[in-house]
Amino acid sequence: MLQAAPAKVNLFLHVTGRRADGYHLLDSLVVFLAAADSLHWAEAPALSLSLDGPEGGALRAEPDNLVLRAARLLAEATGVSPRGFLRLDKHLPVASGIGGGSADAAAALRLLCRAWNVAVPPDAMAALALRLGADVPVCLASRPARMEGVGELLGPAPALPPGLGMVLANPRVALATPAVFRARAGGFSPRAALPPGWADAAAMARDLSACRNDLEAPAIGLCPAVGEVLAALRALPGCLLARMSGSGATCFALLPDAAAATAAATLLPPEWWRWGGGLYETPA
Ligand SMILES: C[C@](O)(CO)[C@H](O)COP(=O)(O)OP(=O)(O)OC[C@H]1O[C@@H](n2ccc(N)nc2=O)[C@H](O)[C@@H]1O
Ligand SMILES: Nc1ncnc2c1ncn2[C@@H]1O[C@H](COP(=O)(O)OP(=O)(O)OP(=O)(O)O)[C@@H](O)[C@H]1O
Repeated sequence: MLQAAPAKVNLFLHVTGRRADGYHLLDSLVVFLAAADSLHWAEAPALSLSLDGPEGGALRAEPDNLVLRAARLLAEATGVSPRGFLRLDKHLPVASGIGGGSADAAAALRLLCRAWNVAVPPDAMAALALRLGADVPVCLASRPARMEGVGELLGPAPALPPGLGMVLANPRVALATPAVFRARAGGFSPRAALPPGWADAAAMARDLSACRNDLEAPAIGLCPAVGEVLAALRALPGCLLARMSGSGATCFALLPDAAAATAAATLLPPEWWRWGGGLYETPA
């Protein structure tokens, strides 16, 4: 059994406030890309996880993996004993602002519901997801969404133009999300005004340029290479908009089509993690 765990990109990220517990209130437009980890499950009496893929090495030293935390939480919530051999094929860089860990945790929840033949009502599932991380609820459906609250309030995204292309680039510096939020200075941004949809990528880029990622400046302060990545993305042929995703350090460029994005990614420095393609096609 297999479940894809697609990367998320925050097309903009406004920090609109702060809760009493220190978590920040956000307004963000989130999309998912064909760039993905994949999680595999096979029958086995005990629960285990093996790590594979080009980015798996970074996680081997970690005492706990979000996939196993998700499995234990689901087992506890449904009263089953956790079982199965899980293999995580890791392609997304760790701690990079494209929610790889969150996508893996969401994929584990979905895959194990099938594998263990358990059903969790959507509201309870969303609450389980939020316990694993603020980005996990939006990753459960892996479809474009307007994300608010600390990440738990999900609404429809404006209708997106077909065939969008996206280039991702990461300078191979891990950025810890709490450190980036802590480094943020200044006040809060308003909720963005968005239209019901965009007819083409240029109109979408024009409206998105009026928004921002409020974590971009603090991330550049902690990791100046983010500034270099943004400059390189802006110089790509066909780039309509370049911005950092999440808490960084991965940045994206929006292009009118996926083929142009795939070609443009090859122009970036080979020592960076880079990817070009289209949006994730959510299965019906
Ligand atoms: C920045 C984003 O990537 C935007 O999509 C997410 O909000 C981060 O989501 P995540 O990585 O799943 O975050 P979590 O693992 O829940 O939180 C990590 C840390 O980030 C900070 N955090 C996270 C989410 C949020 N709305 N406010 C915060 O202040 C908190 O310090 C928290 O301890
Ligand atoms: N399967 C996993 N994949 C990635 N990170 C994991 C995983 N399991 C545990 N982690 C831990 O979670 C941390 C955050 O990982 P993740 O890749 O989701 O960060 P991120 O890309 O900054 O996410 P976000 O955009 O949601 O802030 C990592 O630093 C790592 O310590």
